[in-house]
Parts: sequence; structure tokens; C-alpha cells
Amino acid sequence: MPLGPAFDDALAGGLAALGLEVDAAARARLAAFAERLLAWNRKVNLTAITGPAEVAELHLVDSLALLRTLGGAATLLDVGSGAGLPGVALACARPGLEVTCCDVVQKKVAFLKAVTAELDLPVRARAVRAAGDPEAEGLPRCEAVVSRAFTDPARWLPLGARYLAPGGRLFAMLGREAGGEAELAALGAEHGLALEALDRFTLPRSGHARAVARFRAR
Ligand SMILES: C[S@@+](CC[C@H](N)C(=O)[O-])C[C@H]1O[C@@H](n2cnc3c(N)ncnc32)[C@H](O)[C@@H]1O
Repeated sequence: MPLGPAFDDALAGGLAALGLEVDAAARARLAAFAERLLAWNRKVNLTAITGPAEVAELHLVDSLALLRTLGGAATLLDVGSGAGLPGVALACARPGLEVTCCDVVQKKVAFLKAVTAELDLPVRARAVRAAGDPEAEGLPRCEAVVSRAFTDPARWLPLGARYLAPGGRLFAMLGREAGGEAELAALGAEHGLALEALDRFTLPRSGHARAVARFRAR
């Protein structure tokens, strides 16, 4: 079922506010992803956010904000992907990006497999509990490693760093509680990571403050 103008407006407004260029084909993939997410949500608990405009801004635009700091990464691992956020949203927006999503809940991974096959996206979905041992878990080491709403930075940095390919970047997606640059840099240093960028932004419709922190191995 089409999501209607509220979805299109919130997506367009959010992308414009963040200065993100996402072409018409990618927007169509994002809409198709959101439609299937809401359709599956009636039988599998994937998200509490169900209004079309809210899905566009709080899920899709928030996920796509990562494009501002992603650089030229060719491979991306999304840990605790849930309904595919941010991994599937990023695959919709950047066709060349090879994405692996993992989640411990089998039903969510069934959704990820179904939606990415239907939309013909280069996404692998794995049902596994990420515990920091990529080889044993069948997860790749990637140039970009990310999670959203998965755990706090103090736990995420040491775990996520285990999945970095040489020269890769680790991303922490942060909400209102994002610490200052000095605090994040100190936390990174504890785990052998250098803070490279702290990108703060505000989602225009909701006014929610967000940030993305990017780290590299020292
Ligand atoms: C709050 S949800 C966030 C989902 C999605 N990233 C989002 O932003 O909407 C956290 C997800 O992490 C998954 N999860 C929790 N611990 C995990 C682990 N160790 N490995 C993989 N997935 C995990 C849960 O099943 C859940 O789907």
C-alpha cells in the first residue's frame, strides 16, 4: 500500500535538511522498503513507529544521516539491525555498498532476507548473536561497522571494533545523550580508537537532536 504524500514530504524534507542527495530511484527503493516494513509489522514486531511521516524521518532519514560521514566504504556491517536500520536503508540509498545485517531474533532476519531479496539489494542477513568473534559467528570484517539503538557507546566501541577490516571505520549513532567531543575521544582512546568526526544534526520535523561519531583504529 503506498505511504502517501506525508511519507514523501517527510523523506524529502529530512534529506534536504541534512544536505543529502538521494536520487529518485533510491527514494523509490526506500518507499518500497518502508511499505514492506509496515506490512510485516502487522505480524512480526519490528517497530513501534508506524506513522508514514515518522517512519520517513525517525527511521529512514536518521539512518541515512550516516552517509554524511561514511566516506567511500565499500562494505558495511550493521550489528543488531532489527528491521534493517540503518543497514537496509543505506543499501537502498547507495547501490554499490555491500551490506551485512545481523540480528539475534530469527523473525527479524526473516524479514530482512525477504525484503532485500524482493528489492534486489546487495544485503546479507545473518541470524546470530554478535559477541565479538566474527569468524566464529560467520560475520565479515568490514570497512564500516555500525549499530543503531543497540547499546551504549561504552559497550559498543569495544564490541564493534572487533569487526573492523584494516583501515576501517567504526560508527556510533547517538541521540540526545551524545557526550561532548572530549568525552567521546577519551572513550575511544580507552579502546584503541581515535575519534575522527562528530557530526551533530537535528531532524527537522521532530526537532530531535542526533549525532554520529566516527572512529578509526589507532
Ligand atoms: C532496539 S533494537 C534496534 C534495531 C535497529 N537497529 C533500529 O535502529 O531500529 C536492538 C536490536 O538488537 C538486537 N540484538 C541485541 N543484542 C544483539 C546481539 N548481541 N547481536 C545481534 N543482535 C542483537 C535485538 O534483537 C534488536 O533487534
